[in-house]
Amino acid sequence: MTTSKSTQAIVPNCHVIKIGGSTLANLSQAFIKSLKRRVDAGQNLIIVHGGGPDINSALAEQGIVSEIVNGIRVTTPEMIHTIRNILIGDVNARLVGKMNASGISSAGLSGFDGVFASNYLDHQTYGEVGVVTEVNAKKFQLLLKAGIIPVVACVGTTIEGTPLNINADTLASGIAAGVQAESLLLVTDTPGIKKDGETVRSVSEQEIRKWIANGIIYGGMIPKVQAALDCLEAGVRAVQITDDTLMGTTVKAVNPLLTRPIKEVHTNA
Ligand SMILES: Nc1ncnc2c1ncn2[C@@H]1O[C@H](COP(=O)(O)OP(=O)(O)O)[C@@H](O)[C@H]1O
Ligand SMILES: CC(=O)N[C@@H](CCC(=O)OP(=O)(O)O)C(=O)O
Repeated sequence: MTTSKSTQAIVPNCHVIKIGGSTLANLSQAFIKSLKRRVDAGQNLIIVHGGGPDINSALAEQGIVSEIVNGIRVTTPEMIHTIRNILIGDVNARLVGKMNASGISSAGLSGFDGVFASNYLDHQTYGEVGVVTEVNAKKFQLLLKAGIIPVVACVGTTIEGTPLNINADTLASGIAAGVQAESLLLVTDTPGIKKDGETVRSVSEQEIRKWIANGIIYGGMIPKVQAALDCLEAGVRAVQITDDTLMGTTVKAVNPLLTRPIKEVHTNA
């Protein structure tokens, strides 16, 4: 469950787009252009990014082996500073640079900039891993009103200033819930959830639970589907899991006549 709450009013016409580390290195110009078109059309975009492959390389260079449990990296104190530096100093800087160079006025942020608050997810199981506890929707809104697209690295901080590694899907979901975004788009290296080699168009919560249990959904897809379900539960109306070639095909996952969302996650097929 997303435990985040918003301190301020919702951000209107807001769409949260999470770009996975799997996709960042080869992000197409067409995808960046599609972001620009959305901004030019008046959408308030909030970009959240991961960086799993960059973290893997940096840790490997130091001879550190990390364990992934349910798609979440168990993070030890010896890893956390490298992870923070890679995500904020390297991955975030590269993405923000690319966006600004493409005419999208953007600024890099993380939990250290006060756009969200976080705390330990489960210290005993995952170590220095965080979860969003509060979203500063007002701050996001101020940036967006000034024409600045927030690009958020998945690094949080405790109230004491200790850095926390947050799974980027989990962070995107927490932010989308906190600003009451109209949609959450999880961009990854697969066109959607696959079953028996085929990309499925939509899945229900029941199917997700079953497919996790029987191994059809595994690894990095687990935090994605959990993020999607949390978002729908929190009132975000459309969630899509897609690759970077299929922008603009988000399917609404809620019947607007209903007050409660239909728990259905749409993927591209
Ligand atoms: N049922 C599934 N359908 C598609 N991909 C899946 C599925 N189950 C697990 N995966 C894995 O999830 C990966 C995407 O997650 P991840 O590597 O963490 O991407 P990202 O860096 O974009 O967050 C896919 O490349 C695939 O290996
Ligand atoms: C706690 C946790 O799992 N953190 C992730 C943060 C990066 C991430 O989520 O990157 P992707 O979007 O590429 O998966 C990690 O350490 O890999």
